[in-house]
Amino acid sequence: MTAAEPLPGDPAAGLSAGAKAAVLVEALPWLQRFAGEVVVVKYGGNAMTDDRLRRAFAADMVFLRSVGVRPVVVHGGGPQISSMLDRLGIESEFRGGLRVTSPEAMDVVRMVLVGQVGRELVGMLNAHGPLAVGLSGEDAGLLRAVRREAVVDGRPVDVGLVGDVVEVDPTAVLDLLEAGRIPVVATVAPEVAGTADGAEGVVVDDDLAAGAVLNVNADTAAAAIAAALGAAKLVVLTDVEGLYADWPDRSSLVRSITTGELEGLLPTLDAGMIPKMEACLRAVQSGVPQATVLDGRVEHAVLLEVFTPEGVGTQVVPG
Ligand SMILES: Nc1ncnc2c1ncn2[C@@H]1O[C@H](COP(=O)(O)OP(=O)(O)O)[C@@H](O)[C@H]1O
Ligand SMILES: CC(=O)N[C@@H](CCC(=O)OP(=O)(O)O)C(=O)O
Repeated sequence: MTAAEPLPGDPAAGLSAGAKAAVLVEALPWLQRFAGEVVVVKYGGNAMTDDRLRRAFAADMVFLRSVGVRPVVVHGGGPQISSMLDRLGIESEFRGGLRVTSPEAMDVVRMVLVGQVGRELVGMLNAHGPLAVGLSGEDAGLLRAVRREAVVDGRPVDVGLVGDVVEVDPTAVLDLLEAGRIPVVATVAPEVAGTADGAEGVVVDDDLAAGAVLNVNADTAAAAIAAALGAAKLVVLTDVEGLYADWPDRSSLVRSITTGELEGLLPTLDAGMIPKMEACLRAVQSGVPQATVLDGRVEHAVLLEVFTPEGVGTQVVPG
């Protein structure tokens, strides 16, 4: 008689049978809660630098889809864009968390997000079967954006070809979900002429379509897509445990915060966290029941967040 060998690469190899069963049983209410629901996962460029973590991320997305959740991946690629700009000798800087984007830099942003980062993610997901389909905000009218300014020290600053999503046509994404695919979205968007108009929001003038393609921060785009899809959850993966109320004081990690509290905290935040927390705020204010910022350096962080009662990271909820 021979003892059963653990499966090669079995991450639960050290657990007893009882502990394994307990983990599965604990997941049951969450499996039921999210079955059939759309979960938008924003995958930040800083969270995708390690090959093992990227593979774990791809496995998590396939896991979600296999248990009947409908994941939509919206990816960034800031560090990858910076590295390509460097190689090409094109300078870039960030203001208010947004990349100042010249027409020359925009060509590189589009090439890296759509042609490199998106392709690699699709490839990793498709190692599990023919599941992922990549698309950009330019495809089938998915995104439309108007130019936006960064705000630095309370003042508006021109950041060039940077956009803010004002319209999402989720038809293409819904078609893919319906067909059982995992949509992987790169966040460049065609520009439409429009103006921010106070309480009225943004007024889009269809007759004045401007023709440029804009660089949209991926956190911001993910929030708009989550809202348009009526997602049950927005998950934002980054390279830090979550939001720190008093960065970089590690004891100030926030586990849960209401939209009202977050509005108060936003003006005190540093660059990288501003678009991220604004995105969570916008998503929840637009009807997404919860948005969570997660540490993408933790293997299988998304599964832990979605399928365990504790959750991890910082959760933004209405209130
Ligand atoms: N209050 C804060 N809480 C957490 N992280 C913060 C805060 N303020 C600034 N940061 C920085 O923001 C970074 C995350 O933003 P960013 O680098 O744009 O990530 P990503 O590429 O995942 O979008 C963190 O690594 C951290 O250095
Ligand atoms: C306007 C703006 O800043 N766009 C971002 C788009 C990519 C992105 O958001 O990537 P991460 O999620 O990895 O930060 C940029 O050019 O870096």
